[in-house]
Amino acid sequence: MTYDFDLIVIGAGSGGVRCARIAAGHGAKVAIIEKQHWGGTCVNIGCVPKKLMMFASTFGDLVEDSHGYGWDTQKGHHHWQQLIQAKDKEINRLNEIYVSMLQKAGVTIFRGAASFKDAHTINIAQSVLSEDNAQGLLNITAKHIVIATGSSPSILDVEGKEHAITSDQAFYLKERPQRVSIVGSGYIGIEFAGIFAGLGSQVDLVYRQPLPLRGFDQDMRQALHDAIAARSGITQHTGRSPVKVSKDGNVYQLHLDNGEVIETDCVFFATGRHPNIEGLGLENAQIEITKKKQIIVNDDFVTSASNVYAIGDVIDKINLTPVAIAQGHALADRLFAGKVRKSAYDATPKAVFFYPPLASVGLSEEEAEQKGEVEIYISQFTSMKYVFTERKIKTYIKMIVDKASQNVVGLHMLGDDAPEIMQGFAVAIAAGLTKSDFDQTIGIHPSSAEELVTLRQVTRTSQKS
Ligand SMILES: Cc1cc2nc3c(=O)[nH]c(=O)nc-3n(C[C@H](O)[C@H](O)[C@H](O)COP(=O)(O)OP(=O)(O)OC[C@H]3O[C@@H](n4cnc5c(N)ncnc54)[C@H](O)[C@@H]3O)c2cc1C
Ligand SMILES: NC(=O)c1ccc[n+]([C@@H]2O[C@H](COP(=O)([O-])OP(=O)(O)OC[C@H]3O[C@@H](n4cnc5c(N)ncnc54)[C@H](O)[C@@H]3O)[C@@H](O)[C@H]2O)c1
Repeated sequence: MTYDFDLIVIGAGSGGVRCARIAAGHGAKVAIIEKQHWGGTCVNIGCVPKKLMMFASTFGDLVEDSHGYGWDTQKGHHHWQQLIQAKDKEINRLNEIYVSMLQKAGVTIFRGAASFKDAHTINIAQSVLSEDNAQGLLNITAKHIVIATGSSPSILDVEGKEHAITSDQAFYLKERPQRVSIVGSGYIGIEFAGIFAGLGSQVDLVYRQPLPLRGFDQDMRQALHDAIAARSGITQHTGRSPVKVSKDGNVYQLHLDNGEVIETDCVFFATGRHPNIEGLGLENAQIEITKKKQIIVNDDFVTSASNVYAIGDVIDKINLTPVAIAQGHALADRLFAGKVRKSAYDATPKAVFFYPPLASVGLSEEEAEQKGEVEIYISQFTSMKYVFTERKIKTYIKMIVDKASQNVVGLHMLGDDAPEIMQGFAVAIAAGLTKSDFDQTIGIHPSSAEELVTLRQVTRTSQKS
């Protein structure tokens, strides 16, 4: 059987682009199909614009911090439209880079929505074919097909839900709302609460749990809760869920399950995401999904159809860009170079870009104590930068050590530069280093990070009884 391509990749996001480029580099004939943005969620409506907006949100407080150091700077007014225009320009630049990167790698690109006709045939709906592909094909075939279609925001099914926005729209608001009610305290809820508050909005953060960031280490959740409480402009409504959204002119009301009504200029649902499988025609290729609509794959990302693979958010395992990239790379290496590329998924570092940011690698105390007795080291301090400033940002560091082996199994930090610091320490966790390896490491002084190699006193030991 001959096919048009060796590999078709559906979705030009983090995972799909890496898979296509690496496969083409190994000599495969590759096509990629994208229906919306080149670069996918991360580049267009995710990590990149979010981080740019997060940077924007920090300057006002830094201006005030500078007073303690002798500057007579004024905070002034933030121009939202200027920020959004600058952000859009950068995203457009990145979009073009993605297209040219794919073309330079020899990948054939198609614009349109892809769906399965059968396990080897993809239909491209309303495709606007690129210059390097003028044949006008609507059906293309391949030996191997990768689904890398990502995920979309989930909207709570409450009355008036049509009045709410999600992160997809938050990046394109014409004006910054003076008051924003954010529902959900996962990554997106926390990050956007920080962004809007930093730019001057009053934020109501509504979440079901007593503490934010479900799934993270309990002490770190408490530390983050306290950091949010200490940050001006954010009111936390814990243990609450919305039951209704209503609108009166330009003003919205968010109705909570305790009868409280929050009046606001914008209701923002940050309540999780779901895999993009709608319209893919998975049934035409006998591709199985779970009840939560995650595509089922084995450890090699093979679906229930043996020539079809799925990577990234659509399999809903660890929904982060570097993970999707690692999966795409490993798959391309395996299929077209016969190579095994390993990744330490258990030691995937995670960061939540609040101010101060939180970053973690390895196990939480609650996960680690299920496996055996653990020694916990905790250090809390106000870093030197805030000696002369009015706001006193606390740093919270936590190390979890398996008592028997002395392996450092979890490392967590809330504080300035935590993501940058934790990226380096992730190597140590992935390598399975012990507490004494950390102790032998010389610190950088003066820094907050040196604290991670100078933790001496066990704060407590713990084990699941
Ligand atoms: C607001 C926000 C902030 C984030 N911040 C971070 C962060 O700081 N760090 C981090 O690591 N991760 C972050 N993430 C998560 C990260 O963006 C995702 O994990 C990552 O983009 C997943 O990559 P992917 O390749 O699986 O899918 P995506 O990047 O979503 O790409 C999928 C692509 O497939 C296309 N597609 C879908 N269906 C079809 C079809 N039928 N035909 C053709 N094309 C199709 C889509 O248009 C999309 O371009 C963030 C996400 C959001 C929403
Ligand atoms: N910095 C980063 O790496 C980063 C940033 C943003 C997003 N992401 C990725 O994108 C994913 C999606 O982010 P997210 O913040 O939307 O999801 P999330 O899963 O992190 O958080 C969802 C929030 O919505 C709440 N929620 C869910 N259902 C609800 C309901 N019925 N009623 C009330 N509350 C409800 C949850 O309790 C939680 O607080 C993340 O899990 C992460 O993988 C990563």
